Amino acid sequence: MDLIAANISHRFDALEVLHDVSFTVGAGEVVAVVGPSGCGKSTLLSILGGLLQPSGGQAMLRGAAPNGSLNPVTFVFQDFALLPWASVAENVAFPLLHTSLSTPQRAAAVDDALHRTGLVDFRAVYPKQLSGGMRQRVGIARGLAVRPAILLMDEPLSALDSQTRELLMEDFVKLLADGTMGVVYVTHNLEEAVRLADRIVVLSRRPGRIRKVVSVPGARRSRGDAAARSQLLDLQNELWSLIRTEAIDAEREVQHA
Ligand SMILES: Nc1ncnc2c1ncn2[C@@H]1O[C@H](COP(=O)(O)OP(=O)(O)OP(=O)(O)O)[C@@H](O)[C@H]1O
Repeated sequence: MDLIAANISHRFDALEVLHDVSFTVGAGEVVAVVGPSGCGKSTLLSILGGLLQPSGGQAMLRGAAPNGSLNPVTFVFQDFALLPWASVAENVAFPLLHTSLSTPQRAAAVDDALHRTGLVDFRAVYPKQLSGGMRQRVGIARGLAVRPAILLMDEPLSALDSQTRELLMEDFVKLLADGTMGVVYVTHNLEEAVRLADRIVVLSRRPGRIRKVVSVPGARRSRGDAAARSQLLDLQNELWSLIRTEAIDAEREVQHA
């Protein structure tokens, strides 16, 4: 199943936030969205997920959802958004509660998501007993439990320290290896973008418009290798030079707001 952003524009009253943004995410593709603060990245994700109706253009799905998909488009949030009173397994089961799944089917879907995220041994644990990295694994497991065709990720690693981020990036690479799920990955972090994405959509300062779409070379699984890292660093620097001036302007604007 493909997700298509078709000429999406949006304004909040007089504030124009997005202008004519178009791209497609195919099955198994990861598209990162980067750009200066306030350029409309989260707004775009809300539109792609159907939470917000755009002022212009539309978000569309094309093709059939994968077998057993209960929610073709699913979010993973920066702050994990876990239920503190529920165990890991109950958190992962939560989006399955009001579906047509029988109890055994639900248990199997939870088990599968826990396996894929390395959480089997933590199923009875509560979020407050977990590190930030493990909490975000629960957030991802909950997203996977509904078998999405498209995962929308809003700064999923930004609340984590750099070592944990590195480990979760490695986990993502493994998760994405089966090549069926498309991902839109919003991030401020250009290192994450070049490590994980097939393509990077660079937005301008608000109103966000597409400045450039960059293809990332090399297989995702080998991008952590020393040789690939230096090549990716060049790309990261190229991206940074593209957004640096606008990022500084956006930062000043935020401080004066
Ligand atoms: N519900 C809303 N009503 C009015 N203005 C909004 C609303 N949501 C976002 N905005 C404004 O729209 C602009 C874009 O916000 P958005 O959160 O999409 O940007 P962003 O690129 O994700 O920002 P950041 O990089 O800082 O997370 C900002 O100026 C924000 O203040």
